[in-house]
Amino acid sequence: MDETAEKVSQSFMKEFNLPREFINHEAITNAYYTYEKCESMANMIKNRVNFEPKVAIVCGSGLGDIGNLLENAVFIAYSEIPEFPRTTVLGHKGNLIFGNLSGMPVVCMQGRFHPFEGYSMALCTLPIKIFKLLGCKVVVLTNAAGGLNRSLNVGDIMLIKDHMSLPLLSLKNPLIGVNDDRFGPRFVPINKLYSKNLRDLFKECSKELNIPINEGVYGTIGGPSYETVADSKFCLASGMDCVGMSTSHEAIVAAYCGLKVLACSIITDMAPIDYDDHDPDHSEIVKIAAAKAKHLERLICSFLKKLKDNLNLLD
Ligand SMILES: O=P(O)(O)O[C@@H]1C[C@H](O)[C@@H](CO)O1
Ligand code: HPA
Repeated sequence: MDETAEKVSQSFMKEFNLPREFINHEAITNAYYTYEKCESMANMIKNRVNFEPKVAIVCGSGLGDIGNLLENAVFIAYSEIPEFPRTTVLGHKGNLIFGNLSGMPVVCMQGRFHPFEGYSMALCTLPIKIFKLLGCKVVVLTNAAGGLNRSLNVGDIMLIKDHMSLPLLSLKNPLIGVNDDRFGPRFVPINKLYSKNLRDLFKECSKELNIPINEGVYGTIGGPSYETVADSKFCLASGMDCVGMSTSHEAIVAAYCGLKVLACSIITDMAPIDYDDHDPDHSEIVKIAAAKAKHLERLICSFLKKLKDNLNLLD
């Protein structure tokens, strides 16, 4: 168990006098990061930046340069925020960046947290709750993913219309635990998770900029190992178009908190469906994502500009 999770478990067990094995890891995290604690984290950030972001952008592996596009940027390192997790993965820097992008006030998460780093799903999604408390209305989630559907190619951008998360189907949901209605409701419908209005806006940007995009289903696996050939075949047959190790749980917590979600994958490699297929390699994945990020950046900038002119879509 990582150090943060250990601290969290101990405080929970002490308060409720329960043995560790009785408690779900998600429930422990949610009990520790109370609404009040999240509010005080958000207040600390507000005091530092004095800026109200409307959109939060989460940068996937190799996609952190999106954060460098912000005007009048103010950086806060994750290490400066008490009880905020730390990034441990190559291609994830560890800064919140506040500033304007295409005239829209945004906060950019330059580096995300993944369950395979040892963090609970609830801890991985803590930043989404903080974004809500900072005043955000929309989250834009980005990631690097392996293509399963052979009509996708390395370098393609895939707009996520739905997801399938293997960890979330088996009691690894970040919303497990005592619910605080101030964040959101106990039961959350997620059949319209990836906003159709926002996807339509993004598709308009794709047409106008002449940057082709695909639309499909993102699959989440736990990682950090990639897929076996049998895993890939199973995922493809189940309806996933690409596969990664993030995003789905962040989207669910965003919906729970009442935020609208837009999400995109960059296809950085093809997940192996044959024993002769190329091995996925994280440093190559980061390089390819960074090399292909320019198109995604242009699309996001154009999307934010349109969103600014269509604020009714946020209602
Ligand atoms: O943060 P994302 O989802 O972009 O990172 C992907 C998934 C794994 O963390 C890693 C695998 O190479 O990249
Ligand atoms: N599999 C899982 N996660 C990934 C991949 C992949 O092929 N590429 C980038 N993230």
